[in-house]
Amino acid sequence: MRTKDLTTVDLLLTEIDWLLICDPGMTVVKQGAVAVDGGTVVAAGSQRDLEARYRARETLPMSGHLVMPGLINTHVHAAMTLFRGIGDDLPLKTWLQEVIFPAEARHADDAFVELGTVLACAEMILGGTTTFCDGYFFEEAAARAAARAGIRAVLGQGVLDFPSPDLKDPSRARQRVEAFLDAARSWPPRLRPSLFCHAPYTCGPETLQWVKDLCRRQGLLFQIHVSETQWEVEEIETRYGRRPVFHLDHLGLLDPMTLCAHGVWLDPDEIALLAERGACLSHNVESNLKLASGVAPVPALIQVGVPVGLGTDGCASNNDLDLFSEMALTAKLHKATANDPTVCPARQVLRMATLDGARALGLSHAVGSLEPGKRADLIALRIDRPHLTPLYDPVSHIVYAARSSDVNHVWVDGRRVVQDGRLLTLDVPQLLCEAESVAVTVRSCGR
Ligand SMILES: CSC[C@H]1O[C@@H](n2cnc3c(O)ncnc32)[C@H](O)[C@@H]1O
Ligand SMILES: [Zn+2]
Repeated sequence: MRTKDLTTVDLLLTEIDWLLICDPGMTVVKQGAVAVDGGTVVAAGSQRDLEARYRARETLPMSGHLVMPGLINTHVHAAMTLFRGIGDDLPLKTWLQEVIFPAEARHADDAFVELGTVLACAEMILGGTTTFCDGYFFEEAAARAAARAGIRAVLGQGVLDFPSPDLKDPSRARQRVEAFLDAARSWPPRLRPSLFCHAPYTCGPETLQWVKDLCRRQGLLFQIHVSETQWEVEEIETRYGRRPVFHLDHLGLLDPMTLCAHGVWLDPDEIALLAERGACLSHNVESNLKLASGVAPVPALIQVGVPVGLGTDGCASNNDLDLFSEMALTAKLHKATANDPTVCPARQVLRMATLDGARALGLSHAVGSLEPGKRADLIALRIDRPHLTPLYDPVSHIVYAARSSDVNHVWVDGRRVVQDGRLLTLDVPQLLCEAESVAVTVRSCGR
């Protein structure tokens, strides 16, 4: 084709050994290319085809790499990186009430949240996560952190009926939320506000309803921890006479913009109800195992069409933000639980970490696959390594063999944020020094 027939784009990634589009058909391309313009994917497909259609201001040969959409972490408390390892080997109720809530009351302030979230962003971006869905306090500070790091995020301001680190008087929750949503008006488009009611046992019916109403009016994602432990199910049944999902439904809370975190103790009727309402779920397998909360009925949820994404939860209950290990564990654990190796196949799990994760966050128009028109959030993994060679099936390798340390390059909105394994947006050594100095205070308080 003559030069004048070529369309000029900002960036052409070419000579890609394996390209995973992660579209609904989970298309895999050998010897692929991706064209990006204005931060958007213009085309992704075969190298021959794209080289015949596009010329680029910057062309990057990617031989030795697998390219795919950035991973999507559907449930994080990012700032808790600064609490990593302070409360291991405890059940959820003890962990939360005796260790985490007191530590948050002592240490979590605006500066703590910004620093902890920057640290989380560094870990996530370097490990191939380009979108995360957060829930914490001082979420304006989390937004500053995500803006500095160059990552995409849905940032959920926490709401509880008890005093919390950024709101000593819970009767002022509406004002707190309004101030947060006002601040969010000046955020860049890749950062979206959300509201996070902590759980049905820490938020009463009235709180749940006004927060969800506000989310509906403003088109925001409503987040909540649901049915994480057996204790929670018994507690909600005792208080309200219904299991947690029926309690939420009774209050009118369930729709496609409601994201339930955990869902470990769902019964078959609750699973059917979530599907009927179109509500979504974040599966946080490592956190559920570490806190011995149980195993969520993920195969049953997927079977009835509930969009299920993968989340790490916070660093005090995981203790990392690595979606590669979440994928591997999800694929393996449900096989063992079901006594059936065909359960949670690699393709389905990769979909959870990409396309279905985007759907769970209400972002399927923007991210989760490399379909034309979506934002150019891309990761490139080095595959010329002993643990990835030979490669018969790239999806198998991503789920069962690849590691977050294989991520070599990352783009968010078409902007390069990691090059040759080096984070371009943050000063990592400086960040580590700052984290160490906060840890001195945390240690001096006995935690
Ligand atoms: C408003 S959400 C932030 C709030 O939630 C706490 N948290 C972290 N992990 C969990 C979990 O697995 N279950 C319940 N609550 C959790 C976090 O420490 C913050 O206080
Ligand atoms: Zn959580």
